[in-house]
Amino acid sequence: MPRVGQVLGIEGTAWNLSAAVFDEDLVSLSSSAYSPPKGGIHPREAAQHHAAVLKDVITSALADADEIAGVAFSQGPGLGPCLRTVGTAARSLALSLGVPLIGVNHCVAHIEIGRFATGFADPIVLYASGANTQVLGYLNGRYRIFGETLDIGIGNALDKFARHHALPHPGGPVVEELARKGSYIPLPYTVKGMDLAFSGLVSAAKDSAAPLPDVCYSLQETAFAMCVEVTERALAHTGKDEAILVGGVGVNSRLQEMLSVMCGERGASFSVPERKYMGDNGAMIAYTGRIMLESGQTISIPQSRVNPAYRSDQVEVTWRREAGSVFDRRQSDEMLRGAEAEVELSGDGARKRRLKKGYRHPILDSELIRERTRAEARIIASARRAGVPTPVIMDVTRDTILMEEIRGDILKYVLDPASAEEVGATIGKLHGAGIAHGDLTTSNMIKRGDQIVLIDFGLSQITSEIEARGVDIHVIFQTLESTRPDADLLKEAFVKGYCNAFPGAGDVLVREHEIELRGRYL
Ligand SMILES: C[C@@H](O)[C@H](NC(=O)OP(=O)(O)OC[C@H]1O[C@@H](n2cnc3c(N)ncnc32)[C@H](O)[C@@H]1O)C(=O)O
Ligand SMILES: [Fe+2]
Repeated sequence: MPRVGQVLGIEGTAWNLSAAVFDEDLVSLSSSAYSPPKGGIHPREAAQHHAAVLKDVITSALADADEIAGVAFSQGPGLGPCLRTVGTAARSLALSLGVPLIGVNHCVAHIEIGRFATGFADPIVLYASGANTQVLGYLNGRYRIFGETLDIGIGNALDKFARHHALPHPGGPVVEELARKGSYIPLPYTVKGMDLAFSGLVSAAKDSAAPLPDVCYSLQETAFAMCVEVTERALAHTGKDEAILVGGVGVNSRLQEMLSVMCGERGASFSVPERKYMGDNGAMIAYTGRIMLESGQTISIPQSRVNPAYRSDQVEVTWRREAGSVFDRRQSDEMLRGAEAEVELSGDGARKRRLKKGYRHPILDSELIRERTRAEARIIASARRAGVPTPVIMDVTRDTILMEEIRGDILKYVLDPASAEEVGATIGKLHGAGIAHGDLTTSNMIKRGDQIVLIDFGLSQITSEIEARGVDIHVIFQTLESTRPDADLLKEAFVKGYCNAFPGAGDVLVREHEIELRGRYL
């Protein structure tokens, strides 16, 4: 491949106006941070700051450069006024230098500089920043989002909490400092399947009457444990064995420690980029711009409009050609050790035990294990009462459910249209009873005679949300599509059974289609 030469990258999505030049390695990096006089970041004031320092920052980045072969800029996501200021500068620079323009997705740039700086080729990425919190992994030309925040980014959560206590912005580093002298108090922990939510946690932390260091400590313990849990699920789900941490919150040493313990416990490798590459910086834009330029990913002026809502999974990753490793759990029987629990088949039944996690505070760990074991046993029992075949629960202790061992064939080996229709009817009954399974693959179903028995309710929830049901259907469709040439026939049979058993089926199928278009679940 011909050498593309040096690329100038400009970042300015929010708090930092930063420019860098990248060749095979970093040539120069120059930044000017905007710090709000009081309160949080004000988009227009931040944009004015960026406009005021642009010339100096870029001049200083270009001082050590040779000939520039392309100009890259953060095209989104970010604050509208900030993005527009940087976009205008990048366009005029590219035109005056007579070189191509490269529109970089800011989130993808966090990931790419992370891969560059750690040398990890195909990691699961925890991207924890002000506005975003996502767990991603590469598959077939895109960074797939396995889980993400459903409300605010973790950095904004910390910043809001700090602002409530009149602490300076950004709040993340201040909370980290105060947390060093704190001890644990319980706060709400919210993981929904693979997704996270922080606003309930922040409200409870704000309202807490406990000493400030204790609240800071516990806010971190809770929020970070949520992120690490989803990261571990993504590792277990994909079979990838490397993880990295990127984004501004990633400099937090407690978060780094927790991820490192989690990876250690499951035999995965963990690495964090140097600090200068973690928070928003021009180097990540210059580096990503350069590999995009290498693969011919440039844009014309009309295509260069900024996009404040640009998602990481919208980007076609043309610079990575490989398929990306995803361990096909459907082809393997080794999944008995999942992210959360271990299942042992002893003569007297199946014993599912939730494992202690060294990364979480012992009180939180023990509370989650107890609560989830209880909830799972309860959901299995209520599914059974609704006429859904599930294992009989024989005993429940603090961390273990002893249940009937289902003897039959794992559905993936014996699936035909008749059993697909029966699966539809079974899931229809489950959804009708207000339960979403959360992990509906054909490995989690056993065919016993004419019955389909559902197992592994570890991610299930009692819910009347259409979304959770739609995800269930989507997961089963995806399983069929990726493993069966006769997927269409099987889906049709499934839908027939599902519609016969569940009056709300129509709405759920419409939602499933929307979810498919979003392309975010495997
Ligand atoms: C779209 C873009 O503008 C945005 N960028 C962004 O949020 O800036 P970033 O530099 O990646 O992260 C800033 C966040 O990082 C937090 N932060 C910085 N140092 C921290 C620390 N030691 N502990 C916890 N959080 C920290 C700050 O409080 C702030 O919320 C994003 O990537 O979402
Ligand atoms: Fe960022």
